[in-house]
Amino acid sequence: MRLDNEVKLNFMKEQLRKEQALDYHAKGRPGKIEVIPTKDAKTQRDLSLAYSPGVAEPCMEIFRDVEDVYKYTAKGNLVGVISNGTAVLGLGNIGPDASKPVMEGKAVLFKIFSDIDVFDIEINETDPDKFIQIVLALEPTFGGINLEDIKAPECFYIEKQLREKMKIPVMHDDQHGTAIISSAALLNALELQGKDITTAKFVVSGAGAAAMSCVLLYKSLGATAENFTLFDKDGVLHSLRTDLDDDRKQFAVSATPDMTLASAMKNADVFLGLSVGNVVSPEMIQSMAPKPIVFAMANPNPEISYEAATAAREDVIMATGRSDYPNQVNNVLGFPFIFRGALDVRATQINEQMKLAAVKALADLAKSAVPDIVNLAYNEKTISFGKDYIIPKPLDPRLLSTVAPAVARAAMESGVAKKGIQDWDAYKEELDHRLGLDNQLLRVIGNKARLDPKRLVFADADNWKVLKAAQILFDEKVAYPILLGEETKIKSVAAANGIDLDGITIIDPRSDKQEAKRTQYSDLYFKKRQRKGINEYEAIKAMNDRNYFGCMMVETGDADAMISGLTKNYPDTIRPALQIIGTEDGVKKIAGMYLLITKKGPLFLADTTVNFNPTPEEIADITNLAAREVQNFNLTPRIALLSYSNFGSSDSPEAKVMSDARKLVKKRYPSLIVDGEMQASVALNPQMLKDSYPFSELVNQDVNTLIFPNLAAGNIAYNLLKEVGNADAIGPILLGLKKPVHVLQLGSSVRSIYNMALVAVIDAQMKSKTKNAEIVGKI
Ligand SMILES: NC(=O)C1=CN([C@@H]2O[C@H](COP(=O)(O)OP(=O)(O)OC[C@H]3O[C@@H](n4cnc5c(N)ncnc54)[C@H](OP(=O)(O)O)[C@@H]3O)[C@@H](O)[C@H]2O)C=CC1
Ligand SMILES: CC(=O)C(=O)O
Ligand SMILES: [Mg+2]
Repeated sequence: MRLDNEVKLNFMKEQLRKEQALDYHAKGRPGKIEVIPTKDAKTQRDLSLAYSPGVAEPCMEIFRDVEDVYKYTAKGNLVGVISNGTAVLGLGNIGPDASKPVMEGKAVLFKIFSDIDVFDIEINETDPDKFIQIVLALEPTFGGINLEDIKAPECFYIEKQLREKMKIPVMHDDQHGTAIISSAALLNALELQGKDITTAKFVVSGAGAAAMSCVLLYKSLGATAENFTLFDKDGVLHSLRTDLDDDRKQFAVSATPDMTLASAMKNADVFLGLSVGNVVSPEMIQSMAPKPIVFAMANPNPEISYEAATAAREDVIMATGRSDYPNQVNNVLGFPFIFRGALDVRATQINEQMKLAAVKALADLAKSAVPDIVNLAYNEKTISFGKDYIIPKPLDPRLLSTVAPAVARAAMESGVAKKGIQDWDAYKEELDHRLGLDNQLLRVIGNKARLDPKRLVFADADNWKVLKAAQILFDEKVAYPILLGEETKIKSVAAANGIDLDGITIIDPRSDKQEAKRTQYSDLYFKKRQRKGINEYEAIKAMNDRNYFGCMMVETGDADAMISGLTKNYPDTIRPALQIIGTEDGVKKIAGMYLLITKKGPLFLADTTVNFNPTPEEIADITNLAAREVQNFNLTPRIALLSYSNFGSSDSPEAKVMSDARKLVKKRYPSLIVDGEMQASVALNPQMLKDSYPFSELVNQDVNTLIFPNLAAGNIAYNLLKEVGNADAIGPILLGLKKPVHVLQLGSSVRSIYNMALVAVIDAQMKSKTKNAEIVGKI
């Protein structure tokens, strides 16, 4: 019976994940990518420049000198991700149409990790020569070609032909990307285990695209062909087999025809899996030499699971291709950065020197101190070089500014670069800039929350969007949601929307079960408000209201933060928070702030929510509250006090409020980077600020915090940015309350509820010292 339930539960979770993956791809504009113009194309004049007649000029320049195609078109930053769908991940030959989500996914990774644009090209052709002809004809379009998920042995021939015939870099990622990453991981693992690559004994499951490229690169790093034993579907590769090409033959010399994987594994130093899931047993791992290295890299299921391998041996260094275990050896660590370096020096190919430079850069990076942003992104306190960290993490922002320059330099030194880089520091800076902070910030917020999940009360829990957000928060282990409302109603809303609430606490404040709590809370509420117009009866009645009950939970420590407001108006939701929780010591008035994730990076806007016409003193308070919250996101606040004038250009009372506020802020909080009054365009246009107001302390600082002179301006600005600028908005984040209570906008989406919850958890982390263990115990 119990087993049945477990099976059912796992099945439901599986279904959920499947639905989520399908929803993710289908919602809004179907798929994952779109084309965005990089030039203004608004006026008639713009159009006649972008297209006819203006476009004829660059056409003729390129006709005269073909290299000018890099000057006048997107070619130099455009990679073709090309597949025929014959070996898609570990899914096999599912064809070009079904491979498109993977190729679009690769395009997304290129863009977010290295700012390279991609056209994904799925070709309905399995004949290698015809496939080659099609790709060759695409050369004018692309700056580079990333071949993907094409099956062996055709992939070897296809790549070789294309590399020889094309004058742009071509790389079959499943071969060389995998070889580069696993080589870096291997060198570090050998070092940690005290083994020598020249004498190490290797056993390899798989002799396809990825495996063959790996073993060839290991050989060029010093490994000996005789020390390898390889297996494919037909068993061990031995010298009597007649189906082997030259590359495979050189690794077949030492094996006998009857050798099994189990017998080969005895006393082996390294196991490399690039075949299929679950072909290795714990006994095989136990039979390996002391301090073995196991890279089980088949996707999505490795040759042996991380748990099974590490349970079999304590002295093993274990890696998989998956992101949910330590040591993810996956080609995502390579292709974005290798192509970035190759494109930036206009390399004509990706040669051995460039690959080896990437291996060295990756291996070295794993040994250098890990910045906090990486610890946060992976929900770890301190990541450092060792058996669980042999290779950098994909979200490490240093990958781009480390691997790409190494590859570019190797291209120049090996004579395949058509363009040089002279100023390497400037190049690294440009690379850092390409990354931007926007996506990273959301990842940081998510992972910071995950470090120490908090109990989060949702007051409007009979709403499907709230329930969906709660379920995701719980699944992703970023919060322990507590749902307030009538249990049967919440459960029926959940069931009607396919939401799994298993493990999530539901509390009905009006139920008999909560009578003792209601009494405790109403006594406390009465004590707090008896001289402020609340009688005992009203205090008892208030606890039937979910907002009052929820605030009391936070106030008494029964919860860490509350989120409310989806269906209520603003004052109704803020009132209980102010009456029960109150403001922080020294804070006279609360304020509201929005975080907008814009194309230029994150922007914090305050006050958007509470104070209609603040005085200079109040603006100074709002500035201080906003600055503290920005620091909570691990960012340095760089603050502009906004108005319609610049540094005294108007002496109107409104402008003066902001310049007076600046004087107060500088006096009270001298270390804050803040200036004003200034117009928004000056604050957000660094060149304009530098040219016209070189004295400002915001020159050469990327402004990330905007303080508004009044509520109307702040509220209108954030709504415009959200609606017209397509910025993701998180908020309003209430500033100045003693404990975290946040209020949702009417009609908030699941995504904005989720984001708001992350902010609430981070707020609670800062404001409470409660330990996780106590939290779980209390629920
Ligand atoms: N972590 C990473 O970064 C990467 C992981 N991979 C994963 O590696 C695997 C192989 O990919 P790829 O090389 O592109 O595919 P290929 O189709 O080119 O190669 C697969 C190889 O595995 C062999 N094989 C299949 N079943 C078995 C078995 N039961 N025992 C031993 N060998 C077997 C095949 O044998 P035969 O030659 O006889 O058909 C073939 O040699 C996939 O799971 C893929 O997801 C791939 C690239 C990168
Ligand atoms: C990671 C990858 O490219 C693959 O599994 O095919
Ligand atoms: Mg692949």
